[in-house]
Amino acid sequence: MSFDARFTKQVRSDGGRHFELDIQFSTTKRSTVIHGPSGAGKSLLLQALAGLLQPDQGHIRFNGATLFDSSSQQNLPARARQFGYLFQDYALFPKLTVRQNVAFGLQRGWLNPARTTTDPRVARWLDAFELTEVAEQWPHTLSGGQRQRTALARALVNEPRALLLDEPFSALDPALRGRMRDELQQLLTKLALPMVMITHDPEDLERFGDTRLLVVNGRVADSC
Ligand SMILES: Nc1ncnc2c1ncn2[C@@H]1O[C@H](COP(=O)(O)OP(=O)(O)OP(=O)(O)O)[C@@H](O)[C@H]1O
Repeated sequence: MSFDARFTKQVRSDGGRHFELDIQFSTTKRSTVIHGPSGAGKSLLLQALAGLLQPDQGHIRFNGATLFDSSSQQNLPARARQFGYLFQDYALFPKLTVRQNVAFGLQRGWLNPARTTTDPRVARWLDAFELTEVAEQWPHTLSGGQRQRTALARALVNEPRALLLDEPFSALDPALRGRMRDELQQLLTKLALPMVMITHDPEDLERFGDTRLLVVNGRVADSC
């Protein structure tokens, strides 16, 4: 995997406060960890890579292809980037069953997937993450680990080119966090899937940080 990013973005919060992201990094490693203090701009950086936040100026390239370039006015929409994105709180749809949540990863339009969807790709990931038994349940009836696996299954079902994970283990208790970390590592190796992960956990940094980006105050303060 290679990412090459150099961009700026000003955001204004509801209170009228400005925050400036001024990012510069490149990596050719398969796995990158973003870390740094709270409020430093880590999530905004990941959203920009995903196509969920449009920079003001600069460029973002993935494997040599342009995702965003202000000088040529290119901005590949999020879906066309083909990344699997896991939000900090998993962002499962509360009124959709586990099966529908996973199937949502395949949707092109806004219609909800049918509760009875039999798409083999959905079945495959439900099975891989041991979710088949809870497939007809709603997210609020799941354990933290099951919720996290549902969100990962939804991110993976469309065969993404890379996974972008925003603090994937933060909602889990320590024992489960350890297990899910092992599962993720095995999965990434098995699928040879590139990944960018935000974390506050030194263990994740150690395990997944082939490239480590320290983000402080909207900037990459250190990368190695
Ligand atoms: N959509 C938004 N609109 C305006 N301001 C935002 C938006 N999202 C984040 N911010 C602000 O930008 C700054 C960086 O936020 P961001 O969520 O990227 O931090 P973070 O490093 O991911 O923090 P944490 O580790 O606590 O999740 C913060 O000051 C935040 O209030």
